[in-house]
Amino acid sequence: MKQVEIIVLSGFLGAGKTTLLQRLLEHEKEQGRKIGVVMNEMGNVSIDSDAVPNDTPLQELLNGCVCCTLSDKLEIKLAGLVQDHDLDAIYIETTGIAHPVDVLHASLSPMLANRLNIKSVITLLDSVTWQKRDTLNVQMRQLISEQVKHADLVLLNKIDSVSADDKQAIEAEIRALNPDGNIVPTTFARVDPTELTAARKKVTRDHIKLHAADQLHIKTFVYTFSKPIDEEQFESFLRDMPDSIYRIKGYLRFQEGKTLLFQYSYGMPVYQPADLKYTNTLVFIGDQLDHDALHHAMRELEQQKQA
Ligand SMILES: Nc1nc2c(ncn2[C@@H]2O[C@H](COP(=O)(O)OP(=O)(O)OP(=O)(O)O)[C@@H](O)[C@H]2O)c(=O)[nH]1
Repeated sequence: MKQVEIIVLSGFLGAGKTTLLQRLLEHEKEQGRKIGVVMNEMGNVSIDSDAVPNDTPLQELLNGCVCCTLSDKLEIKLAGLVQDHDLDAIYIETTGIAHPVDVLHASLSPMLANRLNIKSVITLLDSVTWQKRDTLNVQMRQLISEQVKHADLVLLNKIDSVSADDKQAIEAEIRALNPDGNIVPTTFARVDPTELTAARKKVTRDHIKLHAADQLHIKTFVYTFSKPIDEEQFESFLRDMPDSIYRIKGYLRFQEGKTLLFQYSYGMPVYQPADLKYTNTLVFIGDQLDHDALHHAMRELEQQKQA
């Protein structure tokens, strides 16, 4: 089944996300690729939607952030785009306050997980905001650092507004936060799109070869159980799993019990009764996920004798 690429455009308020999106959409059109866009804005009026050409399927999420209040709506918008259009990729332009891991968590519906291919997280960093980050409150400072840390590609934007020495210093700071990501200094997000595509292709190739091992920062892993599992053994897996697993969500069934919606975030597992008997698929999101180890752990859960 054809998979649709997901590219997340992250970055603080005014960093240049829409400017980049416009460039990327032009390039994708030249390449003959069919693209959908999800735009999320905190306000109740869409300001940036004019940036998206009329022939590009667009879904807007207004009045909240997909990382929190609108998280369940993102899945629905993505499902609509995937089902109604034969797309090659979907760009998600997040609000400035979104954490990339939360956005991926909200994107990955267990039912859509096999149709979506998380391609990359691109973070736009406003060089001036970065320089003045000490004037922001602690949470915002931390958020900008997290947006940088989890990016596959950081566009160090607005370098026209800083000196050459400052640019070098900022690059070194970014590199320290994100040693494996690509860092590209830009003005008006002017990046050679083929460079982005080339970077993405490299990611894809290694992604396959290494079983998604070391290229993409935030990785996902999807597993579908063929039968119910044991609750205690699952809880024991959760207790022992590595900290690099940030989020899990999906559907589960314990022994002969009913199907449950399971969500794990910030170290907290939450189970809720599911309204339907969904396929028991779990989606994991984390850094440097070891696919083989996870696959093995899930197989063990499936094969263990039920109490
Ligand atoms: N000087 C300068 N201005 C820039 C650059 N890139 C973007 N801008 C301007 O910065 C402003 C914000 O750019 P956007 O692309 O709308 O940023 P955004 O991240 O989408 O903004 P929000 O959606 O409000 O979070 C616009 O006025 C851009 O023209 C740059 O490299 N240098």
